[in-house]
Amino acid sequence: MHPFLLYLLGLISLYFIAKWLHKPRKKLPASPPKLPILGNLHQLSALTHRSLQSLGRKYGPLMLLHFGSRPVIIVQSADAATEIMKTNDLIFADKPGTRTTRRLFYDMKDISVAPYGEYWRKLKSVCILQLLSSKRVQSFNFIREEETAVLVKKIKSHCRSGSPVNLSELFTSLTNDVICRAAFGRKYSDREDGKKFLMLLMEELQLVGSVSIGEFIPCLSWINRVNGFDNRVDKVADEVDAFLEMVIQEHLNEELQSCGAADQDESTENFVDILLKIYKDNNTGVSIDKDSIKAIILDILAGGTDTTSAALEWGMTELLRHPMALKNLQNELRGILKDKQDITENVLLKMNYLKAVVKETLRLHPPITFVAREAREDIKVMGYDIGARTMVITNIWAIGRDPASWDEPEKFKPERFLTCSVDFKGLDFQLIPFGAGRRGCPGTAFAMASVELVLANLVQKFEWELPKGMESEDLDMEEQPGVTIHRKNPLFAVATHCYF
Ligand code: HEM
Repeated sequence: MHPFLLYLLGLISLYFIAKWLHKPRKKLPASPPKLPILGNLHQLSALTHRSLQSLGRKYGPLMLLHFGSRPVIIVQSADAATEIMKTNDLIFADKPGTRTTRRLFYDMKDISVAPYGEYWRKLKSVCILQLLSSKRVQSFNFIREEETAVLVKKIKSHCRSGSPVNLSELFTSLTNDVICRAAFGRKYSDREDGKKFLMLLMEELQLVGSVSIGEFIPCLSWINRVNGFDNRVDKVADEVDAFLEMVIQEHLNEELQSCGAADQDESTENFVDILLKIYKDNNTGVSIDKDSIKAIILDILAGGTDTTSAALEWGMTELLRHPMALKNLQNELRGILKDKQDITENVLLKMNYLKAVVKETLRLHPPITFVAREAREDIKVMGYDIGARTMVITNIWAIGRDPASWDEPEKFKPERFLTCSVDFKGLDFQLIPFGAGRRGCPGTAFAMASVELVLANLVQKFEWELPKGMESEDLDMEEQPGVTIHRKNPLFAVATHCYF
């Protein structure tokens, strides 16, 4: 080679080496050692919130993991969550999509997994203003009251015989019936197809919660085809779709039959009626098709049923484990209600101890233990560099038990909320069972109305004990892995005395 060319080549190489050496290094959060291909996946157990908490104790409240080759930031303190869900909420407003969520939620036409954008903004406002506004939640009062009365009647029959009641089962059927009546205008638990649909819904949640290796390690995506996972997802998606199509068709047929009759009273409309109105009416500025209706209904059923029953299950579990708290709640209820039996919404407003019990339950047992977001662009968080499309997981469960925010964090002490104003509305980041920011839960009021009413009725109307020979400290607290964390074993209790 000509010496001049050699000289030029040397100069160019030196230039690039110098540029590389001076390139600003990215500052990344601390990270546990990882394995090739798997990254840190092998360090996660089925109870992911617990594994993340113990890793966080060593690597800090903002740490970097790798799920396969995918970088994932883990957020486990109130300060770090504030940066994600408040300071930089818009940048973290996207949800990471997977093949499973795309297939199950109509190519992400729903609210909870849809990417941030015009479509999602419009659906979320429909959800907040029309489906789950406080006026609408109040209009479903009669449904909650009727279904709570059914539950109380079932418990009364057990009370007479002294047999233990499976409270977990009763809570699941109550929350299913309440949501189905609000969403569809009727219960489906008494129909064979309805029962099958509820089983499908549970399977759907299980699939969404499964860590499918192929999502994080693309070269292993064939495993999901070979082990039947993809087929299961397709089958559940098709069967759920067939049921929702049938429900929508029933509503359209009813409308045809009542042709000419006056418009339905707005205060008794159900979610399908409201969404069908938007679907047919082009003046609302929101254009939705039938798949969007199905996806939204599915979101509400999947997001609202299991979570609410888990909150009830953990609430009663903690009360049975803490007889003093149960007694305090009973005294509050009986003191305010005197001899009255009916627990109305106005009466519930005065129940400070009840509200404290619910907050303490959701602090220790948030039904959804962590939420995932995705960075829409490069950003600095707490001085660390986070690249666009990085997944961010906020561990709601660990934040609720963080000793930096809570005194004696592992103890069930409702009294702590009697003297502090911390609430779960998304403004106090040490308590975020419903998430926060743009992607926060729109169903908080709907869920709380059921949780408070049911707990108040059970505690006011009955005296409770654990099944024979069991002491409160014997009650196991094992968790069942899943998107929503329930008790591993159903909660059985005995209603020993009935006051009506
Ligand atoms: C105790 C009961 C409930 C709990 C603990 C709960 C919790 C949550 C959480 C943690 C999120 C994610 C928030 C985030 O990413 O920041 C969420 C989202 C959502 N929830 Fe709930 N939820 C409950 C009840 C309900 C109910 C009753 C409904 C509807 C009737 C509902 C509908 C939704 C929807 C549609 C979303 C998606 C919001 C979005 O992506 O913008 N939830 N919920």
